Amino acid sequence: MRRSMLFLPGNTPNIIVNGDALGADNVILDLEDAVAPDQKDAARILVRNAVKALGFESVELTVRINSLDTPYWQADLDEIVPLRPDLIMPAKVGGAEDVATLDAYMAEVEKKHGLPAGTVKLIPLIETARGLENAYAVASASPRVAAIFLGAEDLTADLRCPRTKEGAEIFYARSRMVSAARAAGIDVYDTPFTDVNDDEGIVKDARFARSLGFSGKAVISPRHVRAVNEAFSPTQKEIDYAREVLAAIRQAKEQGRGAISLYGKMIDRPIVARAEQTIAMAEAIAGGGREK
Ligand SMILES: CC(C)(COP(=O)(O)OP(=O)(O)OC[C@H]1O[C@@H](n2cnc3c(N)ncnc32)[C@H](O)[C@@H]1OP(=O)(O)O)[C@@H](O)C(=O)NCCC(=O)NCCSC(=O)C[C@@](O)(CC(=O)O)C(=O)O
Ligand SMILES: [Mg+2]
Repeated sequence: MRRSMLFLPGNTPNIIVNGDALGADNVILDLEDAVAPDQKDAARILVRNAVKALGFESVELTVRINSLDTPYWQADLDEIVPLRPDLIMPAKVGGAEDVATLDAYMAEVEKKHGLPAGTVKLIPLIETARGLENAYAVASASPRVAAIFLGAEDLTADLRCPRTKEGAEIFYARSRMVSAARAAGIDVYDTPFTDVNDDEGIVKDARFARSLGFSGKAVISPRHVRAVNEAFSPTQKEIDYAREVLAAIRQAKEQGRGAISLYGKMIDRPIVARAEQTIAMAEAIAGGGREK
C-alpha cells in the first residue's frame, strides 16, 4: 500500500525526526534537489545516521539519490544501500542503460555487505524528455525496478513549457507513464502538487491522477497527506459495488455464464478484476499493512 509518498529534505533534522509519524504510507529522504550542492555530503551523513537511529519501521522508506550525471551518486549508494531502505529513487533516469549502471553498482555494494543481489529495489524518477520517451524501457529494464515515478517540475523545464495547476502540459506524460508501468507490470506514482496552501487543488489533482491509473502520488507537505490518502483509497460506494460484482459473477459462474449485467451495466472479466483490486486495496488499508 503506497498511496502517499512524503518528501523529507535530507538536511532538515527537525523534519526528518517526525517523518514517519505524519500519516504517509512512504517517506522519501531526499539527497537530491531539496539539498543544496554544498550540503550534499552533510545530508548523506545525516540521512545515514537518521535511518540507523530512527529505523523508520512504521513506514516504507525511500531514499532519493543524486543522478548519474553528478559526482555524488556512488557515495549515496555506498552509504545508503547497506541500510536496506525499501526503495532507492535515482533522479533524472534517462533510459535502460542508466538502470543497468545503477543495478550493477548496487549489486556490488550488496555483495560487499553480504546482501543478496537485488535486495534493495529501485523506483526510477522520470523527469526529462529522454526519460519519458524511454519510460517502458526503464520500467522493464530490471527485476529491481519496483515502480516508476513522474517528476513534472524538471520535466516541464526540459520541455520548455510552463507548469500549471490544471496540468494540461503533462497530460501526455502522465498517460505515457501509466501505460509504460502497467505494460511492465509495475506501479507508477504521480508528481507532487506544489502549492502547500491550496487545499482544494490537492484534492482535485490527486483524484485526477487516480482517474488516470496512477497507484499513488508524491507529496511535498504533511498538509497534503490526508487528501492523497483519501483520493487513492476506494470509497465505501466503490467497495459495496465491488462486493456486489463479485457476488453476481460467482452466481453467474454457478449457472455457467461469463458475462452478465448488474443495474444494466455489463459485468465480465476486466470489471471483475477491477472489483478484486478494489477489495484488495480496501483490505490493505483496513489492515494498515505495508509490503516490506
Ligand atoms: C515547500 C516547503 C518549503 C514549504 O515549507 P513551509 O514551512 O512554508 O510549509 P508549512 O506548510 O508552513 O509547514 C507546516 C509545518 O510542516 C512542516 N513541514 C513542511 N514541509 C514538510 C515536509 N515535507 N515533511 C514534514 N514536515 C514538513 C514545517 O516544518 C512546519 O512545521 P512546524 O514549523 O513545526 O509547524 C516545505 O513543505 C518543503 O520543504 N517540502 C519538501 C520540498 C521537497 O522535498 N522538495 C523536493 C521534492 S519535489 C521535487 O524535487 C520536484 C520533482 O523532482 C518531483 C519529484 O521528484 O517529486 C520534479 O522534478 O518534479
Ligand atoms: Mg526533479
